[in-house]
Amino acid sequence: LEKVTLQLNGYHQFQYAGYYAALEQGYYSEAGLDVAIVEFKMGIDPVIDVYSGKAEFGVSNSSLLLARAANKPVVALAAIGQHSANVLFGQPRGKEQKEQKEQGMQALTGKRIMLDTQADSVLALLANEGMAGQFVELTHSYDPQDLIKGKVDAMSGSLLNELYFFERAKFPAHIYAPRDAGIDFYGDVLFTSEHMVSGEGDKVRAFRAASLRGWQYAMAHQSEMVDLIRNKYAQRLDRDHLLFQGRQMQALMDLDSTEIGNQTAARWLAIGAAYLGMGKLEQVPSIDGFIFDPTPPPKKAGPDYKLLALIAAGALLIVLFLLVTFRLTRAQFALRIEKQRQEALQEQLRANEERYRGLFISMDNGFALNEIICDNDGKPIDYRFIEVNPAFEKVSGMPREKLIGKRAKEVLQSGDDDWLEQFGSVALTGQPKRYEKFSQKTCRWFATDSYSPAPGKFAVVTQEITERKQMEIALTKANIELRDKYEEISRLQEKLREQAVRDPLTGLHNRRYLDETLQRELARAKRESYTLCVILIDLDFFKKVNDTYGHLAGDEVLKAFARLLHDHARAGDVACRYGGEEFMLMLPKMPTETAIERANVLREKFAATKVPFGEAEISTTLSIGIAIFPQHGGNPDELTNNADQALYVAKSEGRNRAIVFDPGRPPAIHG
Ligand SMILES: Nc1nc2c(ncn2[C@@H]2O[C@H](COP(=O)(O)OP(=O)(O)OP(=O)(O)O)[C@@H](O)[C@H]2O)c(=O)[nH]1
Repeated sequence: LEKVTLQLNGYHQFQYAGYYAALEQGYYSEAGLDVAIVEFKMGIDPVIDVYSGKAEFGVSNSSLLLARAANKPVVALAAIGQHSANVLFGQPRGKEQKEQKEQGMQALTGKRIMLDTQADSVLALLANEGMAGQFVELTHSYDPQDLIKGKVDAMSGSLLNELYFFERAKFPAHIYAPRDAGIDFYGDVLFTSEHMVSGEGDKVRAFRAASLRGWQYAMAHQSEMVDLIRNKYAQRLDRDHLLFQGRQMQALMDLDSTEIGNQTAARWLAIGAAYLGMGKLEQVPSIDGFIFDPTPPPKKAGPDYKLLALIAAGALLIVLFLLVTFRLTRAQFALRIEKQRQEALQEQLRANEERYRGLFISMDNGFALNEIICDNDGKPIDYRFIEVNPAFEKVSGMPREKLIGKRAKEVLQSGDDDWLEQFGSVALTGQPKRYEKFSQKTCRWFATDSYSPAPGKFAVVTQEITERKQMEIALTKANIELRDKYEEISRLQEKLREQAVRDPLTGLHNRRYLDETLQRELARAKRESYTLCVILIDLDFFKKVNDTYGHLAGDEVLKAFARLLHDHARAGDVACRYGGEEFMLMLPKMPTETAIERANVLREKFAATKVPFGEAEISTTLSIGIAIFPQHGGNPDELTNNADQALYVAKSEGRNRAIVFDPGRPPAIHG
């Protein structure tokens, strides 16, 4: 006999009678197994023990699906309890309350409830009834007296145990059964590990079959089982209680209508969906490989010559009969598997559909599915609403009933042909589009994403973006204002820069500009080896002009000379007012003779100029000093000083003349 362990998820009681019977009746040993039935102990988790290999088999409940969803390699062998024994017991209901049946669980709002966190079906019931967080949850004392004495208003408990105490105390507790609300969890589930199924499939099949046989026996001999439990296993519960458990198990196993151990994909998926509703699962898990298939795999044909001889000797008819039967069975089996697969798929589909429906209803964005309507030439002329969500009703300001099946032009009256053009292109080309638009009717901005789920159809997801748009518009305005300001500041700065280097009276460059430019030009002339001519010009007897005609007249003369200077300057020349009635002309790349020539042309033209001022016509002359780089100096100071010295010579020699610097030519002594 091979030793295997069955780990129970509770203390010895009638709940496990089938396994005791299988052992006692020798079904396990007939199957070649020496089974140790191990009672539950604090800290033990049968699921962990089984998938870790500590025990070969275990008893769990519907929460086995949660372990599976968490990728624990467990396989459900048989559902012994077709329904969970867990219910919520409440205070007995008076006559009046009984009549108000429809009030249901809402009666527990704000009440004190003791909950066992393992009682998943009860938790699912509370979640389903919208009671989560609506009551005061207390730690479970597991003492039925607490309900009887009214210390609490309700407590989760089992139809196998707590109910027995309530009945014995003649306490007609009100039962809130998850099953009544359509939440139908499996009770006890016999299970093993994937490792066992793939490696020792025959052992698993034999153990399962012997266990189910044991259950058959136990349910047919309940009183005998009670004695067996009390004699061999535990005496915690009295005979009466164990017999009560037997009767309750009979009901929970659906013995009249269900084969012992039967489990279906559809039921497991429904349990998965309930866990989803409670938030214990994020999606209904695939149950592929989770439900054990007890059908033995086809045996490998061994060379059983005796049997072969016998068959060979047998009638052809029997062979044919077997063949037909086999085919039929196989077809039936395939059909059953297919049906289960279909059921599972449908269940999954339904669960998904519910999820998406929930999303569709609760999403903040308006959603509408539509069908485009075209004229005979295939040009979009309107569209029809197929489906809309509540957010769309809000955005459009139209209730669903007024939209579904209706044409847009009929119900929206927006006269907005732009939309139609956009939607038509999406529906007919299949190219998704996004656009933002201002609705004149509602004075709001909307962003619309549209795509085509099928030819001729288009879905629209609309989002109000008025706030964002207003901010964008304000931002653009602020940006434009900022840019204008910046440009104005730049203009002013440029003006200031210009003013800083210009003489306000004559508009010529000032001395500051000249200092910078002379430095730069001189450096360039040195680098590129060309000459640079500096011509210093001073108006003769200007003080006299001022004294005779007044300062304003003097100003006019200065301006007239500046104009002349400006008009005679060529590209590359730099003319500036050097100070008072002194001017300077800088001529790069100019031979000395040409420079003298130009200075004299200027001098002669100015001498011939008559500046009108009131009745008078003022004329005066110029004295000019010339210095040339490199002959007369290598730096600005030297050059200007020498030009100044030449000017001084011009003044001293009688004015109205241009003199080139000559170190050997001192100014005349007379003045
Ligand atoms: N109207 C006017 N006069 C100015 C300005 N700047 C300087 N002056 C005058 O120019 C005159 C210069 O006189 P001086 O330096 O004695 O020279 P000058 O009378 O021209 O005699 P020479 O240079 O020796 O021929 C002074 O009377 C200054 O007041 C100005 O911007 N406008």
